[in-house]
Amino acid sequence: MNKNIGILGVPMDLGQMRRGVDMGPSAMRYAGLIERLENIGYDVEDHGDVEIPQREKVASTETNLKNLQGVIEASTLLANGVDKIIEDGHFPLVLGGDHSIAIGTLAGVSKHYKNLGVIWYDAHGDLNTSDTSPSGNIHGMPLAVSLGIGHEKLKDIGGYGPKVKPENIVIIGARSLDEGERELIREKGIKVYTMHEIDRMGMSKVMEEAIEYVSKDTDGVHLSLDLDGLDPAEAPGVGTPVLGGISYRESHLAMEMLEEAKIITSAEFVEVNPILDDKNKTATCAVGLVGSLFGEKLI
Ligand SMILES: NC(=[NH2+])NCCC[C@H](N)C(=O)O
Ligand SMILES: [Mn+2]
Ligand SMILES: [Mn+2]
Repeated sequence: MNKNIGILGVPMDLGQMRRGVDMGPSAMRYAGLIERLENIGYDVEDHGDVEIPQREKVASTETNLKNLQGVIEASTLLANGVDKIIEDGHFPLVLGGDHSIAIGTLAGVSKHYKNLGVIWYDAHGDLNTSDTSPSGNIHGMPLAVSLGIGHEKLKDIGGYGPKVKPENIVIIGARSLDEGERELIREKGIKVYTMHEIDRMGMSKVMEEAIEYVSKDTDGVHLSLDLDGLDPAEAPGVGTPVLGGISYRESHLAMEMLEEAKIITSAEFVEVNPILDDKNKTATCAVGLVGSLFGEKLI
């Protein structure tokens, strides 16, 4: 793995309606993220936080996409920030913030890869469009947007699109999909390991297959890890929890296998909401997973 890490916080909460997820980056820093990476031997540069427009100032009823203008502005800044970190030759590690930030992260990352792979570790597909979304919340749309499906202005962030191809995506941990998302998965043939496959095959086999799938013919792999992919008993501080999730242990194994495979070239950890959390448990869990992803070993 790249020995230099550039951290970028994204205190974004405009992609959904619950307050508090904007404090996710602070909570992960407070849980010891930087020290942890330095102890493993990385050179870490914290670039601070991307500026997010104030919710009250970007409220609009122009479309059914909530806070659209604010998400566009923040995603554009984020894309530029990520782009610069990669240009400097560093590994971009992005801290959320709600999952709508993946629109900006992928806009910054994908510019540097002809054929980017994406691992979407999540209870949800985040494959809605303004037509299929039950909520109008943009955090339920970033994967569709990155495929070039969705609002014109979101798709074009960074000045190009689509950012990823359907055959380069693997979703892990899915257990809550809307009807439109199911259709899109079928239509595009997107690879999904639901909780059923994780139970049946075990995480080890799932990751073995997922790694092989996503690294075939790709020139980089982005990990987008939504903490709600984990079980709410272990990661309670998320805005849209879904019962029956991936365990903390299984998630560690998944991160360790990604580290061993040496395929990950960028990552983001999203949806940590300290207001909904129990003594910073979810941020601590996220930081533990970052440790494993970057090769932390017991002995
Ligand atoms: N990133 C997330 N937590 N997404 C949750 C999305 C929930 C639901 N599918 C929606 O579109 O509103
Ligand atoms: Mn989710
Ligand atoms: Mn998500």
